[in-house]
Amino acid sequence: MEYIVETKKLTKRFGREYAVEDLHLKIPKGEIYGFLGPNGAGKTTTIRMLLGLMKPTAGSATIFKKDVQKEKIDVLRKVGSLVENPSYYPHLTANENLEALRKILNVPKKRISEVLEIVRLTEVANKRVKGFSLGMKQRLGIAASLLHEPKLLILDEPTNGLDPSGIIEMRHLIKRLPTEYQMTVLISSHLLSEIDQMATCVGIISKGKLIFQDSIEAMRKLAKQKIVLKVNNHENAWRALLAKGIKAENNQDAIFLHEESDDGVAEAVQTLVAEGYAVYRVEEEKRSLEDIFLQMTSEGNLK
Ligand SMILES: Nc1ncnc2c1ncn2[C@@H]1O[C@H](COP(=O)(O)OP(=O)(O)OP(=O)(O)O)[C@@H](O)[C@H]1O
Repeated sequence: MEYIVETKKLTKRFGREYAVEDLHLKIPKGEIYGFLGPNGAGKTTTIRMLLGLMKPTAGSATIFKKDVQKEKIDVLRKVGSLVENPSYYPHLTANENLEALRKILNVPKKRISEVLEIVRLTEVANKRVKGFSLGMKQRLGIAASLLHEPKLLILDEPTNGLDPSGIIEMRHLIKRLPTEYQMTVLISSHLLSEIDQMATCVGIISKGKLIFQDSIEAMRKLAKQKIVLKVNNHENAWRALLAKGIKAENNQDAIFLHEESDDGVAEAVQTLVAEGYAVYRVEEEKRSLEDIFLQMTSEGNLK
């Protein structure tokens, strides 16, 4: 697997407080990496270190196999970012704003129409930015960050403050970047639903520590169902199951089966009935992704 971004023990301390601690991020090529965590978890601090805007207290970050601290200019040449609300000349048009930047970056003129097309702002290219919605301004910010054809785009909470239609447009735009433009995207958010709809990989940060990092499918698998048995005398009933080699957990007022197949559940119920226990209920309990996220971020680990 080729990693576009890799950090090793990346740490940032403010005074005695660790904002980011021992972070090992791995962002594979061509993925949309959702960097998820509650407010104050350390997302912006991490992103600022990745962009060379802040020096780590310890550890290192490499992007395109280059150390961000040591080869900052080289690294940033291939990275686009939207970290704070982008700034514009409101009385100028989208085109004119991009033209001002294009001259600084020294990229060909035709790139302006290309980036406007990518973010779907071609039709309003000659309108003044002061009349734009927040969503349009954000997309113009992305257009500006794409001018120099970066292969990695880093977005810090790009949907903050957008209305639902702005969020949907942003999501469509981001999802197209890897497939149509061979880019890798890092996007931070405190909203699980947003990451769930957009990302292909997830890193969850809580209190400065990375507590989960895997594919979105792996995260969804955690939300798998559980079979709950309600029986009389459940302590003894649980022991009866264990004695027959059926794996189960004894909870406060129920038994949780580890086996979820139809045959496995039938075997457990048959065993209990044969041993004289009354089976009151057999239920399926599904933990939502939201439950899992809350549990992970409140306890700092995964149960
Ligand atoms: N310049 C700074 N000086 C002191 N403490 C800071 C500084 N920047 C960030 N922090 C602290 O570091 C922690 C992580 O902040 P950070 O902004 O990285 O979190 P975040 O996950 O991006 O949150 P948010 O979604 O609210 O932006 C917070 O406790 C914050 O108060």
